[in-house]
This record gives sequence, structure tokens and C-alpha cells, in this order.
Amino acid sequence: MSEERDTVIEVEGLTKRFGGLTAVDDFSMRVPKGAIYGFLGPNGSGKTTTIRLMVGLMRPDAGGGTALGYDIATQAREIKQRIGYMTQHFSLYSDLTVRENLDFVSRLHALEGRKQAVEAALEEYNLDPRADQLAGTLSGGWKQRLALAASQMHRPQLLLLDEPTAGVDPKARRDFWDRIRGLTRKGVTVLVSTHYMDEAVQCDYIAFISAGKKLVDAPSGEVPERVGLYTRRIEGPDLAGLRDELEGLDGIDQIARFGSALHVSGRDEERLERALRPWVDDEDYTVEPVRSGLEEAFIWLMAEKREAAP
Ligand SMILES: Nc1ncnc2c1ncn2[C@@H]1O[C@H](COP(=O)(O)OP(=O)(O)OP(=O)(O)O)[C@@H](O)[C@H]1O
Repeated sequence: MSEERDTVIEVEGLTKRFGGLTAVDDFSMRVPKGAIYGFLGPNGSGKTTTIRLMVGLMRPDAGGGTALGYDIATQAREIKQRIGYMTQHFSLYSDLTVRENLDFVSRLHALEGRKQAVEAALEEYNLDPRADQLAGTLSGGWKQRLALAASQMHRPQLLLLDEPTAGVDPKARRDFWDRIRGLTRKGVTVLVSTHYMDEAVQCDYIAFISAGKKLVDAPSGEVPERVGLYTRRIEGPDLAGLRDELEGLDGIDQIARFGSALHVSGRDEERLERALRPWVDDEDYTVEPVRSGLEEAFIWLMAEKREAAP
């Protein structure tokens, strides 16, 4: 498939200002079809605004592009009809049943064959046993499944997710991502805005945004390398005490507990090694290099007031 046909969104130079604040600053991106693209960044960094600009839900002050083959400035309506949306807040009607909610959504989209579409969704999402239950009385996982089913009633080609698995248990979370993977195999493209590591690891690509600027944009496997973080794994006695000793040493940018070890990371390998030398020389401790993973990169990127990564 040619790159062009394989591209679902292509935007360049998107900029959005709110008064004196530049919420999105010269943002460019290409999103391949069927990808799960994660947008990470601190609160208020501009993730939501960026995603809204990319799909024509908001007009940029500068820049432009296409989504699903439509111009984001002049054909926003066409794009909107092809988007599904799901947030961490349950946005359906608590006092309607599961079936009534799906019916309501299919009316909103003026779907043909509404009744069959609702029954098909109940079956596809295994919502049958709960069809007559009031949505407000469902557990978090079931609510989320209903919200996903509702977001798919009009078979959107693009799905926007905002912290979609916040507050649901691990099994429901797994089930959710399995379903999302199923959708991407059918060519649906997914943009996810999140603060959570376990959502970030599900993404094929990650864009990290800070203060309106895109600092990292890469396939998720390449993110640690892009961040340029070196990590040593330390095992030994009294890890809590060790952590206190290491904290703040020159060359150590981050310490994270991983099971029975500490992962100590820094952006300058020589300075990191110098800082850790006393423990390398101490036979009570083992210190070994490990490849920085997405976990370390994520913690590093999400740390307060993160200024820059290459
Ligand atoms: N309609 C608006 N009017 C004025 N300022 C806005 C508007 N929408 C967003 N902002 C500001 O733009 C900045 C980016 O907001 P945005 O919601 O895009 O960030 P975010 O990264 O999605 O945040 P969060 O993770 O908290 O959802 C923030 O400072 C926010 O206050």
C-alpha cells in the first residue's frame, strides 16, 4: 500500500492560541492507518487541543492538513461523521438501560436498520445479559464496554480515546485493549490521550507533548532511545536506604523500584557510572546495565516540569 493511502491524518504547522497562551505550537504529524497513537504529557500540556485540531473539531490559528482524506479546515463535518469518541467519564444516560442507550445513539446517527444494529452490538460486545439493566447500575468495566459499543454504532474509521481505562479493573482493561486491537485490524485508527503507563504501553506510536510542543514522536519501542536514558539495575540490602543515598547524586536523574531491584537512570552514562561506583565496588550489591524500557522513559517524561527531551 502506498504511504499516501496508508495515511489517515497528516497535519502540518498546527498552532492554536488562547489569548496569550500558545496551547499548540507548530504541530506536525502523520498517523498511519490502523495505528494506536498515544498522546502523553502533563496536565494542560495541549493533548486534547492537539487532537481536536487534528480532526477538525477546532480551527487552528495556523497550519492545516487532512484527516480521513478530508480537509480539516473546510470538511470538518465529513470527518466528524466518521469519528467515534470515548472519554473516561461515562457519557451515556444512567437512567436508560443498556439497550436504550445503544438505541439512542443509533438514533443520533440516524442509522438505518436501527433495531438490528442495536441487537448486533449487544451480541458483539457480550452485553446481552445486561441489555435491560440501567446503565447507571453497571460496574466500571461494563460501563466502559457499553461506551465502546456505543462509540462504534456508526462504524467510525477514527476513534478518539481519553484515558479510556481509568478506574477499571485489569481484566476489563485487557478485554478493552483486545477489542481495540480487533478494531485496528479492521483498519480503524485510534488516538489515545493518557497519563497512564499501562495505556501508553498499548500504543504503537507515542507523541510526548509538553507546554504545547511535541518533544518526542516515535514508534513506542524507540521512545526510550529517543529520550536518551541510561539505566542500571541495582540489587542488594536495604533498597529504601539505598534510594535515599542515591537521590540527588550528580548523574542520577531518576530512581524507580522494580520488584526486588532499583532502576537508576541518567541521561549521561559517564556521570551515572561515576555516581554508582561505590556500589559497584561494594560486594553486597550487584549493579548491571539494563536497556531502558518504556517504563523508565515514561516516568522520566511524565515527571513534573519536564523541560526537554531530544
Ligand atoms: N477553550 C479554551 N479556552 C482557553 N484556554 C483553553 C481552552 N481549551 C484549552 N485551554 C488551555 O490550553 C492548554 C492546553 O489544554 P488541553 O486541554 O489541550 O491540555 P491537555 O494536555 O489535554 O490537558 P489534560 O491532560 O488536563 O486533559 C491549557 O492551559 C488549557 O487551560
